Amino acid sequence: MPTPAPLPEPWAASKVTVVVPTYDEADNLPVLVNALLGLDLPGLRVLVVDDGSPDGTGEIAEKLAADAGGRVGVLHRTAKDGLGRAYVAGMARALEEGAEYVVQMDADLSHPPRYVPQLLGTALATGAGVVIGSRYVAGGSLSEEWNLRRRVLSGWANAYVKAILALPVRDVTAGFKIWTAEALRALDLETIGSAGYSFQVEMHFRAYRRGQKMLEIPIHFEDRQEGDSKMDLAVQVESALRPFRLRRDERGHRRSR
Ligand SMILES: Nc1nc2c(ncn2[C@@H]2O[C@H](COP(=O)(O)OP(=O)(O)O[C@H]3O[C@H](CO)[C@@H](O)[C@H](O)[C@@H]3O)[C@@H](O)[C@H]2O)c(=O)[nH]1
Repeated sequence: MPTPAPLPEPWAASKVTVVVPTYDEADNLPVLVNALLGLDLPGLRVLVVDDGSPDGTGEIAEKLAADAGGRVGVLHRTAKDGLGRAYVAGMARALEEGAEYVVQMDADLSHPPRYVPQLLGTALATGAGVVIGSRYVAGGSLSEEWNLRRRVLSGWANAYVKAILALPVRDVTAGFKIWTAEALRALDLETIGSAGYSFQVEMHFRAYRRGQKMLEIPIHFEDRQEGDSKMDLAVQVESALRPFRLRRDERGHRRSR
């Protein structure tokens, strides 16, 4: 496992777009955006992908954009359509707008912004296509507020996916990572099938199968303080089935060659 690398000076201006999907994150979004803009990364932009949040997150994002002089953008979608689809739309927009690196992170502050320079520094130093902020490599940790049930469920979900897909990633459901633009373009985002949280697993699976260099660095995963998780039954069912679908599709693809 690589030690998180410091950011080499000329690279501080790398064009980095942080894509943040939001649904009802009115209390969290301003804190997150201000923390990201406060990092010593002048080339960093934030792109909020809001699915018509009833709590006014989209309007708050517009206000943040107006105050940020071009460093914050907002992509409005009409209805709640899933974390995976929000990321696909946001990543495609970031690439169109010339991002060299794309960070994905939750709006709820469970992914601490202080790790963004480490993710970028590691990507730059190693040439990895994706660097994952990992809870399950040495040095990584979970919020002390997570009870035993959540720890067991999270650990079980990771073990379940790896048993089906044999991925060499410790935190295979992780949602905090940085991609190079080149790596993302090679993944054919428009054909990603996951609507919800299984997006994370599908992206890891695709990156691995296409031979991309993948690294993990340790993070401390915080518990959300405001608002609620959007994990519902549909998300859980898709997450349980998606690994089998990925394996089946891969076998079908191999047979047809
Ligand atoms: N635009 C949009 N955003 C969404 C949607 N569903 C969720 N989000 C946003 O996606 C982020 C993560 O959603 P949470 O509901 O807070 O996720 P979680 O339960 O904490 O799970 C997260 O961590 C897991 C790892 O433990 C990840 O596996 C998972 O993908 C996610 O990142 C938040 O910013 C939330 O507002 C949606 O349908 N549309």
